Amino acid sequence: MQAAAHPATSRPPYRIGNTFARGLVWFRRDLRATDHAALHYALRHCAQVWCVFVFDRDILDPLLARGLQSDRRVEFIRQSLVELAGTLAAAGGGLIVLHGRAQTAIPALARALEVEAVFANHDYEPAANARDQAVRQALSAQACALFTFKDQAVFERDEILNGQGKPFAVFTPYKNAWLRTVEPFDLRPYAVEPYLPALAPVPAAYRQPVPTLAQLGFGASNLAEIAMPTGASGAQALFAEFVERMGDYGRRRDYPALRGPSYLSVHLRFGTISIRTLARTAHAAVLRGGADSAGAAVWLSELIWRDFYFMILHHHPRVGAGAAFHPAYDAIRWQDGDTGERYFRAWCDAATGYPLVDAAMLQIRQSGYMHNRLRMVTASFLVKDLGVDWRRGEQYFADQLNDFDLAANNGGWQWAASTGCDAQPWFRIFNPVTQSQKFDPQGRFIRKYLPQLAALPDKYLHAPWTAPETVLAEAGVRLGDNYPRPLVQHDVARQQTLRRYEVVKQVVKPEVKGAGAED
Ligand SMILES: Cc1cc2nc3c(=O)[nH]c(=O)nc-3n(C[C@H](O)[C@H](O)[C@H](O)COP(=O)(O)OP(=O)(O)OC[C@H]3O[C@@H](n4cnc5c(N)ncnc54)[C@H](O)[C@@H]3O)c2cc1C
Repeated sequence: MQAAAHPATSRPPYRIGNTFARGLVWFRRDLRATDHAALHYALRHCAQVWCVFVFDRDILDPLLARGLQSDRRVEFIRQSLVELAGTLAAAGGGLIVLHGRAQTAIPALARALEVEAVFANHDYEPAANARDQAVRQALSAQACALFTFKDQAVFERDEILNGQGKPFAVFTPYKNAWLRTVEPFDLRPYAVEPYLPALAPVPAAYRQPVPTLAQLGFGASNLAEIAMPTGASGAQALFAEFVERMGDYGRRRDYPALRGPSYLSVHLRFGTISIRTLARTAHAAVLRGGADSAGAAVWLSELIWRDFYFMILHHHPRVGAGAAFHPAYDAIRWQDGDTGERYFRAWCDAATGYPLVDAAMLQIRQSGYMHNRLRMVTASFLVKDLGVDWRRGEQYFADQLNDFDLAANNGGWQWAASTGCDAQPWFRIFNPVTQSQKFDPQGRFIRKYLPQLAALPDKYLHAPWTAPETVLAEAGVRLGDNYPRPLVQHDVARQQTLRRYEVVKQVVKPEVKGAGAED
């Protein structure tokens, strides 16, 4: 049997050869029960369907081994699973939640439930692919199939190629090809509701509540305190609120003190909302024209960046293992030894003496979120002002970000370090003071995170060391005491960076694109 295609498309449908008596949907980065490719196909092709999520010890145990006591992401997942389990139960099924190694837990469960097929959605991270490969092999040894589907991207893998049939390495032509290719079919939801009668209740042996954080070995994080909405309902609420201001996205998105972006990244990361829902809404607003269309087009572009980086990781998995996209950049000698260590610690500890950088580093530590403009500024500062290896920053973000995603995080860091595909040219170096003046002109963001600087006049807030002693004293700012002096001088650091990157001069010639440019 062939899975029925969505109508009106030039693309071939997925083919599933059979119908099955029993199937299992394995949830991973797709914690919702609507518009879900794997769930859709399982419900259509199996008489009875169970659903499972595994808290994977291969992921969680290393976090615990590193001494982590709480993790907002584990708590976010847990709360989202409680909601998903409730939704599935209300529809006549339920969610089996296991705590073990997915590689062995999924084949064992499939055997115990005597399912003939497991259904899951594609992942693009090398470790996840290795896991899926191991599960596929184990399942096939017990005569069970593993079907996987595109779900978390609009276009994946080889779906968007350049004129030579090769993967793009530059974003704008990729985006243009993406926009030329997209059809209503690509953005259509995978219907789940009409097929829900195939959901089977959780067998008694597995009927347990979602494990508590303590059972998983974690303590509570500050998720409740920062009031982060979780689950599919949280994602829907955030999206509904964003749609009202999507038209302003292009104008507001660069100012961290404004509510400009959607804050949906953690929901996209864990799939509590479907990418098709978001892209369809933005695309429709663009096609409609009118007041919202410019903002919607900019936002759609950001969603396309997400597909772009998934595609890059898929075709170049070595970038996820620490390699520069352009190998020539691996010749750069980074600031190491005691100085490198001291610089890196000061950056992590929000003690660089550059207020915008420090405020951003406090934002990520306190909330697990960092505004996109600030990700660019802090990453650039670590690499191009402090000369520290971008991989150290990438790892720090991976530990801190709620929305940590290997493809986007690696792409962002390689962009900032100029080592990546379509990256910032190496000779363009953000000035942390002018970035601050431009994107936080009244210092509202800085004052929120650095109250000890709040009384400084705007004129000096972005570079407190330039303020006269009397102004500092009046504002209660004691440099070197309640706020650090600048760790490095930007102008000096800039010159060092230009020298450090000389090893790659042959790759990108500054005279061609404007040497020593500063933003
Ligand atoms: C150094 C660095 C590290 C980053 N690490 C991550 C990460 O680990 N996870 C992550 O999701 N994004 C990452 N980004 C991209 C971007 O900063 C975040 O996606 C964005 O800030 C999330 O906020 P939002 O949901 O409000 O975004 P919006 O501005 O509302 O954008 C909507 C969605 O588009 C996607 N998106 C936006 N910008 C990008 C981008 N440059 N690359 C890929 N996808 C994008 C995200 O899914 C985002 O949720 C990183 C960027 C940089 C410069």
